[in-house]
Order: sequence, then C-alpha cells, then structure tokens
Amino acid sequence: MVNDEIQALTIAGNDSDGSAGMPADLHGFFARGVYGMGIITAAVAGNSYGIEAAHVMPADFIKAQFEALAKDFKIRASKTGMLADAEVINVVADNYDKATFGPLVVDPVIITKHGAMLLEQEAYETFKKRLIPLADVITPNFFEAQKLTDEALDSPESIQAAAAKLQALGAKNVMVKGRHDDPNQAEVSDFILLENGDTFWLTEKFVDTERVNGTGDTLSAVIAAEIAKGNSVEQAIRIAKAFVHAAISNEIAVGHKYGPINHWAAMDQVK
Ligand SMILES: Nc1ncnc2c1ncn2[C@@H]1O[C@H](COP(=O)(O)OP(=O)(O)OP(=O)(O)O)[C@@H](O)[C@H]1O
Ligand SMILES: Cc1ncc(COP(=O)(O)O)c(N)n1
Repeated sequence: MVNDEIQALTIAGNDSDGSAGMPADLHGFFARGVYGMGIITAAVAGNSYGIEAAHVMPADFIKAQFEALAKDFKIRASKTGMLADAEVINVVADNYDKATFGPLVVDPVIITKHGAMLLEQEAYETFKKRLIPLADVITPNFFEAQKLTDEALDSPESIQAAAAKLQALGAKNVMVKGRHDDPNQAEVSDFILLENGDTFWLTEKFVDTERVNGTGDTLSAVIAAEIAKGNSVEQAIRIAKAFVHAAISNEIAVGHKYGPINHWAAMDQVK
C-alpha cells in the first residue's frame, strides 16, 4: 500500500479536558484534512476551571516515540506544544530530524491563559538555544514574546523588534500574537515577519468570550497542517488565523467555565 495520506505530527502535552494541548492539535489536523499523530511529552489533569496536576513523560519514552514514528511514516510537517522542562526540550531537539518529521512550527507554550506554568523558568535558555533554531515558524503570544526577548511590548515598533530578535535567534518565520485581555478592545492584531523580511499584520474583531481554551494550540496545528499540504508559510498563517477566529466566534457548551473553541464551526466556515 502507498504511504501517501498527508501526515502531520504534534509533539505536545495532553490536557484531560480535550480543550487544549494535543487534543486541540489533533482536532485542528482533522479539520484541515490531515492525518494527525502525537508524541506525548506530558499530561495535565485539567478541566474548564484550570489545571490541577501535571506529569512529565520520561525522556527515554519520548525518544522511543520518535524512533517508532521514524521507522514507519512520511511526516510532512510537525509542531511543538507543551515541553515542560529542559530535559524534554533536549530530547526533542536531539531527535528532531527534518528529513523525517518535516518543517517545524514551534508554539512556545509557557503559561496558560489562566496562569498555570507549563514550561519551567530554568528552561527558557535551553528553549532559545535548542528549539528556536529548529523553528520554521514560531508563534509566541504577547507574553511569551516578552519572556523570550526581554522586550517590553508596548508599541507596534517594539513588537516588530521582538519578532526580529526571535528571527535572529534562528526562527525562520515569526508570528507574534496580539493581546486580547481587555474586554473593551475592538480588534486583535498579530504581527508576522517572514523569512524573506516581508512583514504584515493580521487583524480580526475581538470576540468577548471565555471559551478560548486551545486557541494557540489550534493556530499552530493548522499552520503545520497547511504547510504539510504544500501551502506557503504565509498562506498557512492566513488560513490558520481565519480558522481560529471562526472557532472562537461560535461558542460551544462544554464545561462550566473557560471552554474550548469550536472546531466544527470553523471546519464548516473556512474551506
Ligand atoms: N478573544 C479573541 N478574539 C479574537 N481573536 C482572538 C481572541 N483570543 C485569541 N485570538 C486570536 O487567536 C489566535 C491564538 O492566539 P492566543 O494569543 O490566544 O494564543 P495563545 O495565548 O498562545 O493560546 P494558548 O494559550 O491556547 O496556547 C491569535 O490569532 C489571536 O489573535
Ligand atoms: C497540555 C496543554 N498544552 C497547552 C495548553 C495551553 O492552553 P490554554 O489555551 O489554556 O492557554 C494547555 N492548557 N495544556
């Protein structure tokens, strides 16, 4: 049998409530017509109120997952999510071979919207040194871009400067996601710096909802899925932004507090 269905991989943590981490990534892959695989790095015990406990996978087990996949599949693009600590970052960087796993989208998962730390502070330098140089695309949110660049992001110019710094650290393409923590804001704008130096802003209406778990996970997964399908990085980013916006704009009633986004609606609305 020919091994030619389009295959993509997420290297991420599982969130038990399905709203974020690997489940959100796999929903994103599925919605974009790509077969999804997952190397699990950690698991969190979470629900729509927050995260209650976390467990990190042993490094040799993470390595075993890379080895198992490398023997069998033709993966066209991958993404990273929660990496937890320096040991996990090192094992991912040691085993990430682009010829086998394709271009890499790095979503620097550092802290959840609701304040749970998903990457140890001692691991930031390892993340910069080992993971950012592997990134074909990096998608920090506002807070993560500040942490990784030591820039205070308080103006469009400072956001552009932070993106340039991340590119200087080795990421080919950079998407710095805009703030969305003011209920009175009208829009959310993300800044994109491409490998060839081109830049643009992507702006959408701010959606005032608490159901935004897994937005960043889904965005980076859809970027990986679209790259796997052969789209350019710019096309992949534009599709992912439209997909996540549609998913945020159509609430679903799962959980009592901070719910997941709606991948079904996005699947119908974004072709
Ligand atoms: N309330 C909102 N209204 C409109 N767009 C939003 C809203 N929240 C997030 N976005 C958009 O969703 C995308 C994901 O960004 P976000 O900043 O939520 O990622 P993140 O914080 O990394 O997410 P996660 O914590 O799930 O990893 C971006 O394009 C962002 O502009
Ligand atoms: C395993 C895992 N990975 C990533 C997130 C980010 O999620 P959020 O959308 O809540 O910030 C999460 N909550 N859990």
